[in-house]
Amino acid sequence: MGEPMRLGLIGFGNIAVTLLGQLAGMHDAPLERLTVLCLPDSADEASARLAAEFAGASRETAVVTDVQALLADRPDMVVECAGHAAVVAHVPPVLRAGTDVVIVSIGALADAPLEQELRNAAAEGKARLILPAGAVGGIDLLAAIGQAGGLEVRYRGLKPPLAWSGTPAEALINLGALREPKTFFTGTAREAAQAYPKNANVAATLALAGAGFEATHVELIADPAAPGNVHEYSVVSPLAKYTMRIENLPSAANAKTSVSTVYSVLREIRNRIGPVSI
Ligand SMILES: NC(=O)C1=CN([C@@H]2O[C@H](COP(=O)(O)OP(=O)(O)OC[C@H]3O[C@@H](n4cnc5c(N)ncnc54)[C@H](O)[C@@H]3O)[C@@H](O)[C@H]2O)C=CC1
Ligand SMILES: O=C([O-])CC(=O)C(=O)O
Repeated sequence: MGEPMRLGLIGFGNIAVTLLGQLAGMHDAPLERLTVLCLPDSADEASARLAAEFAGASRETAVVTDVQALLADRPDMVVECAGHAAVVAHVPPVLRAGTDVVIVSIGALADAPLEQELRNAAAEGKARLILPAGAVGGIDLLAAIGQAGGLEVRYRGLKPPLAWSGTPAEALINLGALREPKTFFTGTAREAAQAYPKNANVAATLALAGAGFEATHVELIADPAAPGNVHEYSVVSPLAKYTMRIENLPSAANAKTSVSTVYSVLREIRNRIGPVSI
Protein backbone atom coordinates (compact mmCIF):
# COMPACT_ATOMS: atom_id res chain seq x y z
CA MET A 1 0.00 0.00 0.00
CA GLY A 2 1.26 3.50 -0.85
CA GLU A 3 1.67 6.43 1.53
CA PRO A 4 -1.57 8.35 2.22
CA MET A 5 -1.78 11.48 0.12
CA ARG A 6 -3.21 14.96 0.40
CA LEU A 7 -4.86 15.84 -2.89
CA GLY A 8 -6.08 19.18 -4.20
CA LEU A 9 -8.66 19.49 -6.97
CA ILE A 10 -9.30 22.65 -8.98
CA GLY A 11 -12.85 22.61 -10.35
CA PHE A 12 -15.99 20.82 -9.32
CA GLY A 13 -17.71 19.99 -12.60
CA ASN A 14 -18.15 16.82 -14.61
CA ILE A 15 -14.59 15.46 -14.34
CA ALA A 16 -14.17 16.33 -10.65
CA VAL A 17 -17.51 14.88 -9.57
CA THR A 18 -16.94 11.65 -11.53
CA LEU A 19 -13.43 11.44 -10.13
CA LEU A 20 -14.80 11.85 -6.61
CA GLY A 21 -16.77 8.62 -7.03
CA GLN A 22 -13.63 6.82 -8.17
CA LEU A 23 -11.55 8.22 -5.31
CA ALA A 24 -14.18 7.25 -2.76
CA GLY A 25 -13.86 3.62 -3.84
CA MET A 26 -10.06 3.66 -3.84
CA HIS A 27 -8.77 1.80 -0.80
CA ASP A 28 -5.46 0.32 -1.98
CA ALA A 29 -3.91 3.75 -2.52
CA PRO A 30 -5.44 5.98 0.14
CA LEU A 31 -6.10 9.68 0.28
CA GLU A 32 -6.08 11.26 3.70
CA ARG A 33 -7.24 14.73 2.68
CA LEU A 34 -9.08 16.08 -0.33
CA THR A 35 -9.28 19.85 -0.82
CA VAL A 36 -11.47 21.23 -3.60
CA LEU A 37 -11.00 24.72 -5.02
CA CYS A 38 -14.23 25.70 -6.72
CA LEU A 39 -16.10 28.82 -7.77
CA PRO A 40 -18.12 30.36 -4.91
CA ASP A 41 -21.45 29.40 -6.51
CA SER A 42 -20.63 25.68 -6.34
CA ALA A 43 -19.04 25.69 -2.84
CA ASP A 44 -22.17 24.56 -1.01
CA GLU A 45 -22.82 21.69 -3.42
CA ALA A 46 -19.17 20.65 -3.26
CA SER A 47 -19.19 20.66 0.56
CA ALA A 48 -22.37 18.56 0.69
CA ARG A 49 -21.12 16.03 -1.86
CA LEU A 50 -17.71 15.69 -0.22
CA ALA A 51 -19.32 15.09 3.14
CA ALA A 52 -21.78 12.53 1.73
CA GLU A 53 -19.58 10.73 -0.77
CA PHE A 54 -16.00 10.96 0.42
CA ALA A 55 -15.36 12.06 4.00
CA GLY A 56 -14.82 9.30 6.55
CA ALA A 57 -12.88 8.31 9.63
CA SER A 58 -9.53 8.45 7.86
CA ARG A 59 -10.47 11.03 5.25
CA GLU A 60 -10.69 14.77 5.72
CA THR A 61 -12.19 17.16 3.20
CA ALA A 62 -12.26 20.89 2.65
CA VAL A 63 -13.79 23.25 0.11
CA VAL A 64 -12.03 26.53 -0.64
CA THR A 65 -12.60 29.33 -3.12
CA ASP A 66 -9.14 30.80 -3.48
CA VAL A 67 -5.77 29.38 -4.33
CA GLN A 68 -4.02 30.57 -1.16
CA ALA A 69 -6.50 28.57 0.92
CA LEU A 70 -5.81 25.55 -1.29
CA LEU A 71 -2.07 25.91 -0.67
CA ALA A 72 -2.63 26.43 3.06
CA ASP A 73 -4.02 22.88 3.08
CA ARG A 74 -0.56 21.62 1.97
CA PRO A 75 -1.64 19.26 -0.86
CA ASP A 76 1.01 16.81 -2.11
CA MET A 77 -0.41 17.15 -5.60
CA VAL A 78 -3.09 19.27 -7.28
CA VAL A 79 -5.28 18.23 -10.20
CA GLU A 80 -6.78 20.94 -12.42
CA CYS A 81 -10.07 19.97 -14.07
CA ALA A 82 -11.74 23.34 -14.50
CA GLY A 83 -10.84 24.84 -17.88
CA HIS A 84 -8.24 27.06 -19.51
CA ALA A 85 -9.05 30.17 -17.41
CA ALA A 86 -8.44 28.19 -14.23
CA VAL A 87 -5.00 27.12 -15.51
CA VAL A 88 -4.13 30.78 -16.05
CA ALA A 89 -5.43 31.88 -12.65
CA HIS A 90 -4.36 29.07 -10.35
CA VAL A 91 -1.65 26.81 -11.72
CA PRO A 92 1.37 29.18 -11.71
CA PRO A 93 1.11 29.97 -7.97
CA VAL A 94 0.64 26.30 -7.09
CA LEU A 95 3.77 25.33 -9.04
CA ARG A 96 5.76 28.23 -7.59
CA ALA A 97 4.77 26.99 -4.13
CA GLY A 98 6.50 23.71 -4.96
CA THR A 99 3.41 21.56 -5.51
CA ASP A 100 3.13 19.21 -8.50
CA VAL A 101 0.12 19.87 -10.73
CA VAL A 102 -1.73 17.59 -13.16
CA ILE A 103 -3.65 19.68 -15.69
CA VAL A 104 -6.38 18.33 -17.95
CA SER A 105 -6.95 21.65 -19.71
CA ILE A 106 -3.74 21.15 -21.65
CA GLY A 107 -4.90 23.31 -24.54
CA ALA A 108 -4.20 26.32 -22.32
CA LEU A 109 -0.53 25.79 -23.20
CA ALA A 110 -1.31 26.83 -26.79
CA ASP A 111 -0.85 30.34 -25.37
CA ALA A 112 2.96 30.50 -25.71
CA PRO A 113 3.54 33.09 -22.92
CA LEU A 114 1.42 30.97 -20.55
CA GLU A 115 3.36 27.84 -21.48
CA GLN A 116 6.58 29.69 -20.66
CA GLU A 117 5.14 31.02 -17.40
CA LEU A 118 4.14 27.50 -16.34
CA ARG A 119 7.58 26.10 -17.21
CA ASN A 120 9.25 28.92 -15.26
CA ALA A 121 6.90 28.48 -12.29
CA ALA A 122 7.62 24.74 -12.17
CA ALA A 123 11.38 25.37 -12.31
CA GLU A 124 11.16 28.09 -9.66
CA GLY A 125 9.12 25.90 -7.30
CA LYS A 126 11.06 22.70 -8.14
CA ALA A 127 7.65 21.22 -8.94
CA ARG A 128 6.42 19.15 -11.86
CA LEU A 129 3.74 20.10 -14.35
CA ILE A 130 2.19 16.75 -15.30
CA LEU A 131 0.33 16.49 -18.62
CA PRO A 132 -1.84 13.35 -18.59
CA ALA A 133 -2.89 11.55 -21.77
CA GLY A 134 -6.50 12.57 -21.11
CA ALA A 135 -8.95 11.30 -23.72
CA VAL A 136 -6.27 10.12 -26.12
CA GLY A 137 -3.75 7.27 -26.07
CA GLY A 138 -0.34 6.44 -27.44
CA ILE A 139 1.22 9.56 -25.94
CA ASP A 140 4.00 7.44 -24.43
CA LEU A 141 5.18 6.24 -27.85
CA LEU A 142 4.75 9.64 -29.49
CA ALA A 143 6.75 11.42 -26.78
CA ALA A 144 9.45 8.75 -26.94
CA ILE A 145 10.00 8.65 -30.70
CA GLY A 146 9.51 12.40 -31.01
CA GLN A 147 12.92 12.88 -29.44
CA ALA A 148 14.47 11.48 -32.62
CA GLY A 149 12.79 14.23 -34.67
CA GLY A 150 11.33 13.93 -38.16
CA LEU A 151 7.74 13.53 -36.96
CA GLU A 152 4.59 14.07 -39.03
CA VAL A 153 1.43 14.02 -36.93
CA ARG A 154 -2.08 14.39 -38.35
CA TYR A 155 -5.05 14.38 -35.98
CA ARG A 156 -8.81 14.20 -36.60
CA GLY A 157 -11.30 14.85 -33.81
CA LEU A 158 -14.84 13.67 -34.54
CA LYS A 159 -17.71 14.25 -32.16
CA PRO A 160 -21.50 14.16 -32.49
CA PRO A 161 -22.97 17.58 -33.38
CA LEU A 162 -24.23 18.20 -29.82
CA ALA A 163 -20.66 18.11 -28.51
CA TRP A 164 -19.79 21.12 -30.70
CA SER A 165 -22.61 23.29 -29.38
CA GLY A 166 -21.45 26.53 -27.80
CA THR A 167 -18.30 26.55 -29.96
CA PRO A 168 -17.38 28.52 -33.12
CA ALA A 169 -18.63 25.48 -35.11
CA GLU A 170 -22.17 26.78 -34.50
CA ALA A 171 -21.47 29.78 -36.73
CA LEU A 172 -19.96 27.61 -39.46
CA ILE A 173 -22.50 24.82 -39.81
CA ASN A 174 -26.08 24.08 -38.80
CA LEU A 175 -25.33 21.48 -36.14
CA GLY A 176 -28.98 20.51 -35.65
CA ALA A 177 -29.59 19.83 -39.35
CA LEU A 178 -26.42 17.86 -40.05
CA ARG A 179 -27.04 14.54 -41.83
CA GLU A 180 -23.46 13.67 -42.77
CA PRO A 181 -19.96 14.32 -41.38
CA LYS A 182 -18.76 17.88 -41.82
CA THR A 183 -15.19 19.08 -41.36
CA PHE A 184 -15.53 22.62 -40.05
CA PHE A 185 -11.93 23.24 -38.95
CA THR A 186 -8.58 22.55 -40.58
CA GLY A 187 -5.46 24.11 -39.13
CA THR A 188 -2.70 23.82 -36.57
CA ALA A 189 -2.98 22.38 -33.08
CA ARG A 190 -2.37 25.87 -31.71
CA GLU A 191 -5.33 27.32 -33.60
CA ALA A 192 -7.55 24.36 -32.68
CA ALA A 193 -6.74 24.42 -28.97
CA GLN A 194 -7.34 28.16 -28.73
CA ALA A 195 -10.58 28.23 -30.72
CA TYR A 196 -12.04 25.06 -29.12
CA PRO A 197 -10.84 25.14 -25.49
CA LYS A 198 -13.33 22.51 -24.30
CA ASN A 199 -12.93 20.18 -27.28
CA ALA A 200 -9.37 20.28 -28.61
CA ASN A 201 -7.17 19.67 -25.56
CA VAL A 202 -6.25 16.37 -27.20
CA ALA A 203 -4.77 18.28 -30.16
CA ALA A 204 -2.57 20.20 -27.70
CA THR A 205 -1.51 17.00 -25.92
CA LEU A 206 -0.43 15.47 -29.23
CA ALA A 207 1.41 18.67 -30.15
CA LEU A 208 3.29 18.88 -26.85
CA ALA A 209 4.23 15.20 -26.95
CA GLY A 210 5.18 15.22 -30.60
CA ALA A 211 5.75 17.69 -33.42
CA GLY A 212 4.78 20.91 -31.64
CA PHE A 213 1.82 23.25 -31.93
CA GLU A 214 2.53 24.56 -35.43
CA ALA A 215 3.49 21.26 -37.10
CA THR A 216 0.62 19.16 -35.75
CA HIS A 217 -2.15 19.15 -38.37
CA VAL A 218 -5.71 19.13 -37.02
CA GLU A 219 -9.16 18.51 -38.49
CA LEU A 220 -12.30 18.85 -36.40
CA ILE A 221 -15.46 17.15 -37.59
CA ALA A 222 -19.10 17.09 -36.53
CA ASP A 223 -20.51 13.68 -37.39
CA PRO A 224 -24.11 12.67 -36.61
CA ALA A 225 -23.06 9.01 -36.93
CA ALA A 226 -19.99 9.33 -34.67
CA PRO A 227 -19.95 6.39 -32.22
CA GLY A 228 -18.92 8.76 -29.40
CA ASN A 229 -16.01 11.19 -29.16
CA VAL A 230 -13.51 9.85 -31.65
CA HIS A 231 -9.80 10.69 -31.70
CA GLU A 232 -7.84 9.47 -34.71
CA TYR A 233 -4.26 10.28 -35.54
CA SER A 234 -1.41 9.06 -37.64
CA VAL A 235 2.29 9.35 -36.93
CA VAL A 236 5.08 8.99 -39.43
CA SER A 237 8.63 9.11 -38.13
CA PRO A 238 12.00 7.57 -38.96
CA LEU A 239 11.54 5.21 -35.97
CA ALA A 240 7.93 4.10 -36.32
CA LYS A 241 4.67 4.61 -38.15
CA TYR A 242 1.35 4.11 -36.44
CA THR A 243 -2.28 5.07 -36.52
CA MET A 244 -4.62 5.29 -33.58
CA ARG A 245 -8.40 5.46 -33.41
CA ILE A 246 -10.18 5.76 -30.09
CA GLU A 247 -13.97 5.74 -29.77
CA ASN A 248 -14.67 7.30 -26.40
CA LEU A 249 -17.85 7.22 -24.35
CA PRO A 250 -18.96 10.84 -23.76
CA SER A 251 -19.72 11.86 -20.16
CA ALA A 252 -23.41 11.91 -19.22
CA ALA A 253 -22.93 15.33 -17.61
CA ASN A 254 -20.83 16.88 -20.40
CA ALA A 255 -21.01 15.49 -23.95
CA LYS A 256 -17.81 17.34 -24.87
CA THR A 257 -15.72 15.38 -22.35
CA SER A 258 -14.97 11.67 -22.71
CA VAL A 259 -15.24 9.54 -19.58
CA SER A 260 -11.76 8.12 -20.22
CA THR A 261 -10.36 11.56 -19.32
CA VAL A 262 -11.44 10.97 -15.73
CA TYR A 263 -9.73 7.58 -15.69
CA SER A 264 -6.57 9.15 -17.08
CA VAL A 265 -6.53 11.54 -14.10
CA LEU A 266 -7.22 8.64 -11.76
CA ARG A 267 -4.24 6.84 -13.29
CA GLU A 268 -1.99 9.81 -12.46
CA ILE A 269 -3.21 9.79 -8.85
CA ARG A 270 -2.79 6.02 -8.48
CA ASN A 271 0.67 6.16 -10.04
CA ARG A 272 1.62 8.85 -7.55
CA ILE A 273 0.52 7.00 -4.44
CA GLY A 274 0.45 3.35 -5.42
CA PRO A 275 3.48 1.08 -5.14
CA VAL A 276 3.76 0.59 -8.91
CA SER A 277 3.57 3.18 -11.66
CA ILE A 278 2.13 2.12 -15.04
N1 LIG B 1 -7.00 16.61 -21.79
C1 LIG B 1 -8.13 16.10 -22.25
O1 LIG B 1 -8.14 15.07 -22.97
C2 LIG B 1 -9.43 16.74 -21.90
C3 LIG B 1 -9.46 17.93 -21.22
N2 LIG B 1 -10.66 18.50 -20.86
C4 LIG B 1 -10.62 19.77 -20.12
O2 LIG B 1 -11.23 19.56 -18.87
C5 LIG B 1 -12.03 20.69 -18.55
C6 LIG B 1 -13.10 20.30 -17.54
O3 LIG B 1 -13.96 19.33 -18.10
P1 LIG B 1 -15.38 19.02 -17.42
O4 LIG B 1 -15.20 18.70 -16.00
O5 LIG B 1 -16.06 18.04 -18.29
O6 LIG B 1 -16.09 20.45 -17.57
P2 LIG B 1 -17.25 21.08 -16.67
O7 LIG B 1 -17.67 22.31 -17.38
O8 LIG B 1 -18.27 20.06 -16.34
O9 LIG B 1 -16.53 21.46 -15.30
C7 LIG B 1 -15.64 22.52 -15.14
C8 LIG B 1 -15.87 23.10 -13.76
O10 LIG B 1 -14.81 24.00 -13.45
C9 LIG B 1 -15.36 25.10 -12.76
N3 LIG B 1 -14.49 26.26 -12.92
C10 LIG B 1 -14.35 27.06 -13.99
N4 LIG B 1 -13.43 28.00 -13.74
C11 LIG B 1 -12.97 27.79 -12.51
C12 LIG B 1 -12.00 28.43 -11.69
N5 LIG B 1 -11.34 29.51 -12.12
N6 LIG B 1 -11.76 27.93 -10.46
C13 LIG B 1 -12.42 26.85 -10.01
N7 LIG B 1 -13.37 26.21 -10.74
C14 LIG B 1 -13.63 26.67 -11.97
C15 LIG B 1 -16.74 25.32 -13.37
O11 LIG B 1 -17.59 25.96 -12.48
C16 LIG B 1 -17.17 23.89 -13.64
O12 LIG B 1 -17.92 23.38 -12.57
C17 LIG B 1 -12.55 21.14 -19.91
O13 LIG B 1 -12.90 22.50 -19.90
C18 LIG B 1 -11.37 20.90 -20.81
O14 LIG B 1 -10.54 22.06 -20.81
C19 LIG B 1 -11.84 17.88 -21.15
C20 LIG B 1 -11.85 16.70 -21.84
C21 LIG B 1 -10.66 16.03 -22.29
O1 LIG C 1 -12.91 14.41 -24.04
C1 LIG C 1 -12.56 14.34 -25.21
O2 LIG C 1 -12.92 13.43 -25.99
C2 LIG C 1 -11.58 15.32 -25.77
C3 LIG C 1 -11.82 16.72 -25.47
O3 LIG C 1 -12.87 17.14 -25.08
C4 LIG C 1 -10.69 17.62 -25.67
O4 LIG C 1 -9.74 17.24 -26.36
O5 LIG C 1 -10.75 18.74 -25.15
